[in-house]
Amino acid sequence: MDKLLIRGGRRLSGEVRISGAKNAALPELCAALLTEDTVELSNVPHLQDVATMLKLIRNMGVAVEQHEDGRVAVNARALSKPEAPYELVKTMRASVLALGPLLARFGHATVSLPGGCAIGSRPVDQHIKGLQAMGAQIVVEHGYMVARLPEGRTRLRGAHITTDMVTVTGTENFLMAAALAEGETVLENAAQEPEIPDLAEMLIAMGARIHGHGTRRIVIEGVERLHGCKHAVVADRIEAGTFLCAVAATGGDVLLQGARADHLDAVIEKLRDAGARVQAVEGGVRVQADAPAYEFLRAQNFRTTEYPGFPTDMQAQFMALNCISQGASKVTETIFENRFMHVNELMRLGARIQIDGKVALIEGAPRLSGATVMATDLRASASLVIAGLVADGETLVDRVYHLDRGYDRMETKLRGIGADIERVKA
Ligand SMILES: CC(=O)N[C@H]1[C@@H](OP(=O)(O)OP(=O)(O)OC[C@H]2O[C@@H](n3ccc(=O)[nH]c3=O)[C@H](O)[C@@H]2O)O[C@H](CO)[C@@H](O)[C@@H]1O
Ligand SMILES: C=C(OP(=O)(O)O)C(=O)O
Repeated sequence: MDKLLIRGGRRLSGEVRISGAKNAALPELCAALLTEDTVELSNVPHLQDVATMLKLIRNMGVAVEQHEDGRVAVNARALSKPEAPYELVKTMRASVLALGPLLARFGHATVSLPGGCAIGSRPVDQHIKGLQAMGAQIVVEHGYMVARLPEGRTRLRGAHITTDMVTVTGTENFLMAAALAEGETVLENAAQEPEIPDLAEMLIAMGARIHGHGTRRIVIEGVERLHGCKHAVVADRIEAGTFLCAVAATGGDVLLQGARADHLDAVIEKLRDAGARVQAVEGGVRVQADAPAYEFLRAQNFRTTEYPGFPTDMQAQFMALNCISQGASKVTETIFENRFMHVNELMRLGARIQIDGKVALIEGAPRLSGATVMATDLRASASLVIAGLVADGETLVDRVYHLDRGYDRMETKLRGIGADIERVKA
């Protein structure tokens, strides 16, 4: 199992290119299943979840060509097995995104319930309810969602779907299913995360009729057939936010090429309130911090909520920053019930944190000291890397396969801006 060895205390400076978003690339690879034509995505990040998704769709009989420069061509004409087996999906929540497109195009699909995850129970009841409202018959048996259309029907039908909570992949599944359904679908309480309009734009380029994406109410007029398209995956706002926190933590001056400041308003506002300088500039976002966080940043209270609120996927990284900023802070996690797994590990580095239910109370420490720590999930890993970059001495982050699920060559990018970090092969 690979580990990351970090020697803390280096200032970060220079330029780093932000990759395409994991959480856009994954649904967009599934959207390519909706047509027999070739779909060409560009700016697809190199990361484990993308590799898993490509393996999954190849296993269905889909032709995939992946290029080193981030282009991926997908042709699902010969898709013969509309199935997502447990062995291939157990590490990846996004596998549930295969359900909507497969059902819409083939009228049946068998998709494993996604594997267990450290951040919460993550049920898929809303996905099932929404697709049932569109006419699908779905049973859950032996760990699989087995979905089919009733005898005599060849297409899903449009429906009015109001989810009990805002769900990102739920909204994406409904968008894709509704694109090929008969009649109009209205999604109320839809997610507004930037990955949703990015997927909708791709579907529109494939011939879908969609309005209101990026708002809480999306209307989709189903069409009989979708065609191929070319689409560039939107920049990863969470990768960008992670680098912003890393630079604010160590001090430095870094240009994040390709990053979208307009997708990071809530995070940038907190960083500015803390005392870092963050500006949207031509071609990206620039972050400047004159000294390491413990010398001048003020810790910030925040509460995770749906977009455009503070993203849960940035909670762990910003908490790491709070741990070495001045003063006390309160972090409230409202999206996932078990997303504080990084706390114990941050404490091994000297962070002072108390958990009370959904709330973490943090007392800023003037120094962290390097230690061996264990990554427990994707963003927890990133928070440990940020802490390691400022800690005294050596930090060894174990189980970095969690990090590799969702970050594109993170240690190479960090080394490029001056961090002392290397991958240690076990
Ligand atoms: C691949 C992907 O895009 N992953 C993102 C997506 O996950 P994902 O789409 O899985 O997260 P959701 O937005 O669906 O989850 C929001 C909340 O709703 C609950 N829920 C969701 C669906 C459902 O059927 N029933 C139910 O109870 C979840 O347990 C959670 O408490 O959005 C999350 C919230 O921004 C991010 O942390 C993930 O990075
Ligand atoms: C929780 C995350 O991803 P996933 O939904 O793929 O587990 C994440 O990206 O932080």
